[in-house]
Parts: sequence; structure tokens; C-alpha cells
Amino acid sequence: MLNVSEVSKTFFPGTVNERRALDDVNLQLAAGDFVTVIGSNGAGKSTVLNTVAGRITQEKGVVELENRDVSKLKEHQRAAQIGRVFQDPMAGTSPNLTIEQNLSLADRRGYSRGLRLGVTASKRERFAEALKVLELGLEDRLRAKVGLLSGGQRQALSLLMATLSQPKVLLLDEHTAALDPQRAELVTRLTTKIVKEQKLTTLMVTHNMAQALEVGNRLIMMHEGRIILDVSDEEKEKLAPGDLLAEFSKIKGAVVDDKTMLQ
Ligand SMILES: Nc1ncnc2c1ncn2[C@@H]1O[C@H](COP(=O)(O)OP(=O)(O)OP(=O)(O)O)[C@@H](O)[C@H]1O
Repeated sequence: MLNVSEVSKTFFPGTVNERRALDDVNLQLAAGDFVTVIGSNGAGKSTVLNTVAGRITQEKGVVELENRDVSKLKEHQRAAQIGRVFQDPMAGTSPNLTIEQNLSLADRRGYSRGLRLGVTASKRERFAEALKVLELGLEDRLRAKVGLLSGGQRQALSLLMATLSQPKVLLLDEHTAALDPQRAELVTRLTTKIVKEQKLTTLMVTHNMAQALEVGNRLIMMHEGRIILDVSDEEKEKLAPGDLLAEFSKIKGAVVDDKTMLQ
């Protein structure tokens, strides 16, 4: 489904600020794979997601979606196939538009240049049905401005918007990190539910190792632009956060504490 093959990315090449963010990354996801991504700061986690989304262009390697090379496609040209949720709950939604208007935009993502804010009765019904999945009562507040929602509610809505048009790939970039523990748990639970129901192929970056072990069917660890560990479902079930830290130290021969990984 998703094939990232021999992808390298260097920022500011040939300058004093040169930074090799990705170093020959190979990552293949089968349809329905839910892969959690952990690693130290600056390991290249967000850059992998940016490469898949087309936000940045790699200098080497290819990105394929369903066997189609999308490497040359710009971000907006891939938008219909990719759903994304960022860390900042404010990033995924428009505060001055209503819930149904936000959903209407999400519904047209990648297909239309114009802003289609009009909401038909049948669409409204569909949006209300979709909102019920969140169990937040937002289906009764379709005409409320999104700016009135809490951070957790906005992030849950962002998740729904990212998955509304059933993307081929869902990219989650620390999407629970800015929430309080209770809201983070809610959004994690909703993520698991939506990914499972829609059988979405998903990459989820997190600094929370317990979360990385708990959700998904595979875990990868990155360091200095490379994937240094790739753990399958069965292996993952036997691991605890402490094992991941030990594994990280072993592979890199480095002394790492959970602060390094969790920050
Ligand atoms: N747009 C950019 N311009 C310049 N350098 C960048 C850019 N994006 C990432 N980098 C650099 O590339 C490296 C990898 O960054 P990336 O954001 O992918 O790491 P990360 O694993 O997501 O880290 P974190 O956990 O801190 O978010 C870092 O050294 C970072 O400073």
C-alpha cells in the first residue's frame, strides 16, 4: 500500500547548517497496517511523514501509494489520498467556521479549489452520523463555531475530518501530545476505533512509549535519520517501555534515558 524506498533528505545541503534528516529510509506498509513511530528528538520522524504527504521533496528515493509513484506530486495533489492530524489542535480546523462547514471542507479535500461551505440536508445527516462516533455530542452542535470547542474536542474533530473521505494513508504527528492525559486517552481511543473500523493504513508518531506499544500492529524506532528497530505485532505484545529504552541503547551503543525518548 505505502512504499517508502531508499529515501534520503538533507536540509540546507552544502552549508554550515547542513542536516541529514533521512538517510536511506526503507519502509513498507501493507494495507491496514497501523505503525507507531518513536525515536529521539530530530530522529527524522516528522520528516518521514512530510515526505509521504509531499510537504517536502526527498532528494533520493521514491514514495509509492498503491504501486503508484507519487514522489513528483505536490502536497495538494496527494491531499485526497492522505489524511493528517498534527500536534496542535488549532492546526486541523478553522475556528471561525461551524462544525458542519469544517466537515464540508474536509469532505472536498483534494478535489476542489473553491471553498464549498454549503451544507445540504443529506450531507448534514451524514456529518451527524459521523460525529456520533466521537461520543462527544457534537452531532447536536453542527452549527456551533469550532473556535468554541475545547482542545480535546477540536483534536477529535480534526481526526474525524482527516478520515472523513477514507484516505489511503493516515498520518498522525504526535496528535495527542498537546492534550491533558484524559483527553489524550480519549483521542487515542477514538484513533484506534476509527482506524480499525475503516481499516486505515496508518503511521503514528508519538513520544509516549506506552502508547506506541499499546496501539497499532507494528512499531518502528528511528535515530539519526534511519530506522533502527522494526517490531511486529507478536514481538510488540511482549515488550514494555523499559525494553524499548534498553533496545535503543543496545543498538546505538548509547546511554539513553526515558527523558531523551519521551521529550
Ligand atoms: N523544514 C526544515 N528545515 C530545516 N531543517 C529541518 C526541517 N525539518 C526538519 N529539519 C531537521 O531535520 C532533522 C529531523 O527533523 P524531524 O522534525 O523529522 O525530527 P523528529 O524525529 O520529528 O523530531 P521531534 O521529535 O523533535 O519532532 C532535525 O535535525 C531537524 O532540525
